[in-house]
Amino acid sequence: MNLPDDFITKYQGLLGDDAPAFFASLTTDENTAGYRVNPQRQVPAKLTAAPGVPYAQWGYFGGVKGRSLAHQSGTVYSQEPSAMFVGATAAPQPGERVLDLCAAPGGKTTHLASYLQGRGLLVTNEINRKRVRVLAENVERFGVPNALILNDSPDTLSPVFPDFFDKVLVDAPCSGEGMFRKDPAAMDYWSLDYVQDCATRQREILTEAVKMVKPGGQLIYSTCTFAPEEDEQMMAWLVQTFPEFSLVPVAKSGGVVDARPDWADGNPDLAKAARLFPQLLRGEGHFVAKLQRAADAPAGKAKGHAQLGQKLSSDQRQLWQAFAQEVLGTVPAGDLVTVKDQLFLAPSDLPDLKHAHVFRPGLHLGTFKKNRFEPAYALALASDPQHTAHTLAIDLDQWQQWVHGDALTLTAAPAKGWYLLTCDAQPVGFGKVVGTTVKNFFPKGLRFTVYPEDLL
Ligand SMILES: C[S@@+](CC[C@H](N)C(=O)[O-])C[C@H]1O[C@@H](n2cnc3c(N)ncnc32)[C@H](O)[C@@H]1O
Repeated sequence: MNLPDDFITKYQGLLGDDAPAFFASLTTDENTAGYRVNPQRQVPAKLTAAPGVPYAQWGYFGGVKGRSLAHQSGTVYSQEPSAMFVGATAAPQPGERVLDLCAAPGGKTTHLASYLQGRGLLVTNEINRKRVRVLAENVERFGVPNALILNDSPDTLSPVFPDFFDKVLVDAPCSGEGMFRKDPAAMDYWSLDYVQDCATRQREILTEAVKMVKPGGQLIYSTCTFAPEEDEQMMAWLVQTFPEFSLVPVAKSGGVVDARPDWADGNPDLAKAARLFPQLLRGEGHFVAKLQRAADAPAGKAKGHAQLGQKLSSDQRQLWQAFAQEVLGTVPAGDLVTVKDQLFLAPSDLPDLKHAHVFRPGLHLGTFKKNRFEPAYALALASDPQHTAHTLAIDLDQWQQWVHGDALTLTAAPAKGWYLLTCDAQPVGFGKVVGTTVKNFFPKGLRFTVYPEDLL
């Protein structure tokens, strides 16, 4: 792999004696794959037997295949280990209001969701129309029950959520220098000018992000690039431009080091931010800073109340309640809304969202068909099999048929109706039992074939 000449000259100047080790780490083909386990699942022991990522709760080194049970059931999320440092730094408390402003494909969002444990609010936003679909798939697969998924630009959201969130994460679009090893194509569009373009965009995003942090709340800023223009210099600009914000120390361990004030304006507070260098730890590299907004900053108030859909008709309510009582064993609490024939469990206490583009108004519970209710895949993956009334355990051979879209044949006929299917104690979807047949409701767009090598 040939690093761009301008890149080499720049980092030779910045890193001096440390430059050769840095360049060498970028050009090895060392595998730094990682995954996080989902604390909402009964995680099989083999997944937690791998070496742990030192600074990331639920993080492990190693690869998990995309066509595996662990992946499909949302028991794991594959994530580059140094990226886990971002969620670990944000570490929201259950019950908090959290915004992930640049969220697709969802690595940090699912990590934030693990901290929230289903309590509080996770607004997860992605500006790109294609990428927001992937975000929604990953949020659903991970079984996140308390997310509102938006598809907006930061300047659309800031008037909707003024001074609203306890934590705002900006995992900024960046020049991606930390991706060079994993994705050498990232070098094709890299240039010194590109770094400046990214910095301009980051300032625009941050200008809106700061407006949504409540007094006393925190802003977490991260990039997967080494460029000081996008890292220390961006934070130096932020605290100068928005004096209500100050850098707070990021806890460092496992090879994570202080950021470099000398790469910006010399403000010693910049050392409170963190750098993850690939020559110092097992990971591709990241920059992470945490800023606190002054508790006594004047606050505005978000306007109005969200109307995320329509109220249920009494027939719809009855159908849903009958399903929930019989199959789930309980009727989940919360605000129910319908969008056309789709039923969602929506987060409460949201401001007026008529100027926002809501991609998912909450947890998708299912679809009203003529005189019946069909449960959603998202509800299955958000369900805890240990607290679900109707569960049906299938084996790994049957799971392969299931994700392929085939009906299953049972040896004995259980009572007719909907069941949460589980494989190795993980939820894998809802199936409808009629006689000895389980009708397949695995979403058509997600079906796949499992090959023998996927099971290794
Ligand atoms: C580094 S990626 C986010 C990765 C994600 N947080 C994760 O952990 O999976 C940055 C995201 O910012 C989005 N983005 C690009 N331009 C943006 C803008 N002007 N405002 C907000 N987001 C933007 C990109 O589409 C991209 O999905």
